Amino acid sequence: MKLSMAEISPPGPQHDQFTAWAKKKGVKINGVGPARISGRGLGIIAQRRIEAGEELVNVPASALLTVNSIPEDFKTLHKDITIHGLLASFLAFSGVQTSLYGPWKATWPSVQEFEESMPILWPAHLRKPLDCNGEPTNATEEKPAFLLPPAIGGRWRRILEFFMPREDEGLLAKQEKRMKADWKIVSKIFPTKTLEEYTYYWLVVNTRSFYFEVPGTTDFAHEDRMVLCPFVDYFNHNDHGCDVVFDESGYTVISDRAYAVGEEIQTSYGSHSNDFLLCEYGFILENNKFDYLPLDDFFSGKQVISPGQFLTAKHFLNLYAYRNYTLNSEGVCFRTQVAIRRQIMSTCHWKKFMAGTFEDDEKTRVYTGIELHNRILSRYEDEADEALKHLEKIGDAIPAGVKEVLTRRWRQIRDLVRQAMDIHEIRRI
Ligand SMILES: C[S@@+](CC[C@H](N)C(=O)[O-])C[C@H]1O[C@@H](n2cnc3c(N)ncnc32)[C@H](O)[C@@H]1O
Repeated sequence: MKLSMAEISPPGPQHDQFTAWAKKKGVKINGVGPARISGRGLGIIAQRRIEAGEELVNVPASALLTVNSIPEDFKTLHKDITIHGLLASFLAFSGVQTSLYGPWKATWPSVQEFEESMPILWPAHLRKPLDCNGEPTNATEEKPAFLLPPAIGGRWRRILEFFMPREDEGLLAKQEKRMKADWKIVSKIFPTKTLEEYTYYWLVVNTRSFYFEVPGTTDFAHEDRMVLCPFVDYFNHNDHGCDVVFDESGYTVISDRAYAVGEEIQTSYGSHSNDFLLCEYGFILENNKFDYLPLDDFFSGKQVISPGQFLTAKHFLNLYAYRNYTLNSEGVCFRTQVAIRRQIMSTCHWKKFMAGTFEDDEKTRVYTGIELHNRILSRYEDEADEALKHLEKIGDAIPAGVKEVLTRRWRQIRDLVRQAMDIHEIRRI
């Protein structure tokens, strides 16, 4: 990504010290270096012209912080904990052992940076229905809005009465549950320590770790096979970017294309939606080819399409058929189209539609549009409109940075919904 001079500044002396420390540990750095990049904290820029296919950074296994780097006596204190929870505990509370990582720790974000960017640390009242002054109020009234997007907060405003609220299934609740489970174990081992101290390191691991599958991690859940990787953790995310490869010998970042001097070089943390990025990493992308909105809440309660109905078609021969309805820049997914048509087509035509052997006739097209609009899209649009209206009026009841990112996200949500209306030709119904 091309950056202007105004967007880049030198990283600061602690980053020079860390780079020297990393090199001593065997990290090989080739033509790239850290820089402060406006709006993205630190990032990696090209210090010379980079060609496609170059090895930019190589971190030997000996320099990684893995579950295997943690001393056995410390590890055995933490029975049944996740790798995530153990790494965080080690960094937070193992005392002298972590001084080994001092130069690296000095490069990580401040508590304040996490407070501004990570929804888990945002003011608690943001999770409640808010009136236009930003004060908690009654969700069943017409005016309140939820300012956290539904995928994150798990709450809806107007459709609350039609659909089961699934707060515990929002990304934020799931993240909190993971953290609390780890803290439950750690707080018994270190009873004088506070959750605040632990949370900082838990978030460091959450936002800076990589997937690592080697002996020692494979006993843990797939999503918990985490490793901290010095210097590679400077790379910011994009929906495309350099290849990051690992094997038992370590981690390597390889350029995906040529880069000019001063250009930011990014990797991809995965095919994540912007709601996921906001909740787990504290930022959203302007353009994200993987962005989507979950629509599952529209298919709970009274509108259930039973798994049995789906099991009649080959495409849906798995238990997950019941969930995972989505909307993205191409409109609502095929699963949603099938579910909506269940309400308006004969069983015979509906099965043919699922099998791809029935094209909508004019009547089906019109009724599908009406159903999509009334049941899903207009409600989603309305939710976004109300949230945006509240954000405009809310003044300083929430921090400026929080307001800014939530406004950007709700606008993206509204745009995605309106785009879906256009794609499905139902804007003017
Ligand atoms: C692995 S670290 C990358 C280095 C980090 N920017 C830093 O200052 O140390 C991941 C964090 O970087 C930030 N980040 C990564 N990609 C970003 C992007 N495209 N835009 C804004 N922030 C980004 C987020 O705060 C995220 O939690």
